Amino acid sequence: MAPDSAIDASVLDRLFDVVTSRRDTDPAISHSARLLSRGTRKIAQKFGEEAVECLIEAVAGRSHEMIGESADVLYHLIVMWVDAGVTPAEVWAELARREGTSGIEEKASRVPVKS
Ligand SMILES: N=c1c2ncn([C@@H]3O[C@H](COP(=O)(O)OP(=O)(O)OP(=O)(O)O)[C@@H](O)[C@H]3O)c2ncn1[C@@H]1O[C@H](COP(=O)(O)O)[C@@H](O)[C@H]1O
Repeated sequence: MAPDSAIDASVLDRLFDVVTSRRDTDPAISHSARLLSRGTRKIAQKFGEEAVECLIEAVAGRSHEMIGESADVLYHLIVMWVDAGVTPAEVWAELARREGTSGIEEKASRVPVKS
């Protein structure tokens, strides 16, 4: 377990590095290696299952249970990033780009798609 000072969003960067390092690890000794060896569809399926488990807790109003489920969602999202070649820095940059723009404004500025 990391010391308190290291418990913040940077844990996601560290987790990404660990999962990336598991690409060449024996699937018998690493859950990440096992998932990565099973391919994109399985990885996406696991992410979807974890997301559904998380939303079930949200809808039921079980906020404490949502903590563990949220950690599962983030872990499986990171495995999906590693599989897809997406880096946390790219996602952080996209979030930073959106900072200060209201979602309502952004939606209103979209060019309507012709049907
Ligand atoms: N954060 C996690 C994490 N969250 C959940 N899990 C594992 O995800 C698995 C989910 O179990 P499920 O039964 O839902 O999934 P499954 O075994 O794939 O089963 P099927 O769907 O195939 O039937 C469990 O084995 C959990 O332990 C995680 N495994 C690893 N990590 C992190 O990843 C690091 C590297 O782990 P390894 O790759 O295992 O070395 C660890 O140090 C942790 O920091």
